[in-house]
Amino acid sequence: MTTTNGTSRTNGDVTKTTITAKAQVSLPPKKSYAELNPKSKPTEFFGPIGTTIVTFATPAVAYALFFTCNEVTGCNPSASSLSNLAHTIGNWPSSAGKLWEWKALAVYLAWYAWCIATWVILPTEWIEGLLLRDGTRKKYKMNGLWFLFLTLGVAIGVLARPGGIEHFTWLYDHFVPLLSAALAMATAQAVWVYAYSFFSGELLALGGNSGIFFYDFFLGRPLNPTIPGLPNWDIKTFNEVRPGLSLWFLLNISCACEQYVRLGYVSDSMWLVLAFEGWYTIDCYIAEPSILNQMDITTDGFGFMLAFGDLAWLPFTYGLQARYLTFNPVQLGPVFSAIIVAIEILGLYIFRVANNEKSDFRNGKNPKNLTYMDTARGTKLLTSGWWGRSRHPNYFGDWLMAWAWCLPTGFNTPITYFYVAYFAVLLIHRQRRDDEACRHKYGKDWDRYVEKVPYRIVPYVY
Ligand SMILES: NC(=O)C1=CN([C@@H]2O[C@H](COP(=O)(O)OP(=O)(O)OC[C@H]3O[C@@H](n4cnc5c(N)ncnc54)[C@H](OP(=O)(O)O)[C@@H]3O)[C@@H](O)[C@H]2O)C=CC1
Ligand SMILES: CC(C)=CCC[C@@H](C)[C@H]1CC=C2C3=C(CC[C@@]21C)[C@@]1(C)CC[C@H](O)C(C)(C)[C@@H]1CC3
Repeated sequence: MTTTNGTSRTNGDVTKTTITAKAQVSLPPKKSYAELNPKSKPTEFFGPIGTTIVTFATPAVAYALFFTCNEVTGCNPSASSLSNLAHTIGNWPSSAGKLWEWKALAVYLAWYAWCIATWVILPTEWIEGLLLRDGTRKKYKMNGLWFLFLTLGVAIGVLARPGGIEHFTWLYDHFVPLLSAALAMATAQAVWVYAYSFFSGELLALGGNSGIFFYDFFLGRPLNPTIPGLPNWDIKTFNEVRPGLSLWFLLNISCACEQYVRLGYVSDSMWLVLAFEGWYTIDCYIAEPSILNQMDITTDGFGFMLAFGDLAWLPFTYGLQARYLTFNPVQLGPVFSAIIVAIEILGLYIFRVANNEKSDFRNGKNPKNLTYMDTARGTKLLTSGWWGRSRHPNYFGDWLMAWAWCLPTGFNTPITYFYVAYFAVLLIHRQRRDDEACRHKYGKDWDRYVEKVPYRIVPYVY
């Protein structure tokens, strides 16, 4: 016999708990592979045509952000600069703009091997993920903070040596060939996990099993892909927070080193970008277990979208601001710096507190005694705190931080605000995807929740 917290409720919300007991529930009969992995309708991203377009467009945009904003052509593309872009790309004067270098691929593979080796070797705690639909729970290694400290320790060791700062500009000086190496790795992984998912018997993502290649390849067919011999190495969770996020940090440091070599100092704008974007990575590793409650891990498959997004898109487009400041140092001054810092702190506060409220709640903790509503699905939905103000307050905080990352670049070009614009599109789209997923998970209870929490992202606005 098990005892569990029962509930009493006022106006539909839970306001206090009483103790009741309920009989041990017998486990449901084991389902077949086909029952566990029903076919999905290709409705996301405007279907197979949309996913095919995004599959080719996102790498093109990542390259375009370099070739339209760099120290050779400047950062204000004109009709003339765009008209001879093909010639410029083919005759780039330095390694930074070379489309391919085997040396860069070797460095990238060594970096990825470092990420795997530290994942295997460093001390860790194993954290259980959410209950999967086959009744199992995966366990995940959470040693990201150890990894980051060790990696940054090695980086500081390099920087502290004579000539170390000059050496560290290598990442900046090989930007495009490293992007190409990351794209190659992402594509190879996406092909592998897609093909292996037909033989592994792994659980599939409910949204990536339409049977249409360009749809499933992009969205991701396997839910938790592994490789033979390393069954505990979950490629999706590893890629989400290791090689790309920390490479972004190192690329930003490399940009600051290049600026220092050129100017003899690092501008206040670069320091702010380095601190804000660097903290985003550190914060992620501090709260690493909370990613296990997020839709990428619980729901989305691992395909080209997440492979390219994690390994190439994030490190090579999110760092556009730092790369721009390398050849366009902006002096902000104390007043504008203070305004930007205030925006970052507000965004970080909302982002972190909202994510912690949900993560604590999903792990059975409710330290603020937030109200919530019961659902037929069994998982409860917070109806106060940040999750009572909008259905994705964490997105609002994250987008405020995006502004704090881009404002230090000043107002000479709109290109350095690409992240703010892209992120708004991604979060609006993601919130609608999540709403759809939650309506599927919760049915009419989600409609009840939406009535209580009508705003999608920005409280009292949107
Ligand atoms: N920098 C970047 O490029 C990106 C950053 N992010 C950030 O990642 C973070 C995670 O976002 P994301 O992965 O989209 O998912 P979320 O962390 O927002 O989680 C969404 C899930 O939370 C659960 N949930 C929703 N409402 C409630 C509620 N009221 N109470 C309890 N649980 C609720 C639902 O799952 P269930 O009920 O099944 O548990 C829902 O599917 C965000 O902070 C976002 O800003 C996201 C994308 C890109
Ligand atoms: C255009 C394109 C291919 C988009 C891919 C989107 C990905 C870049 C993002 C999807 C969800 C992400 C998350 C983070 C990074 C970007 C991606 C992978 C994240 C790991 C950043 C750090 C945060 O603390 C986070 C852990 C909350 C976050 C999780 C979602």
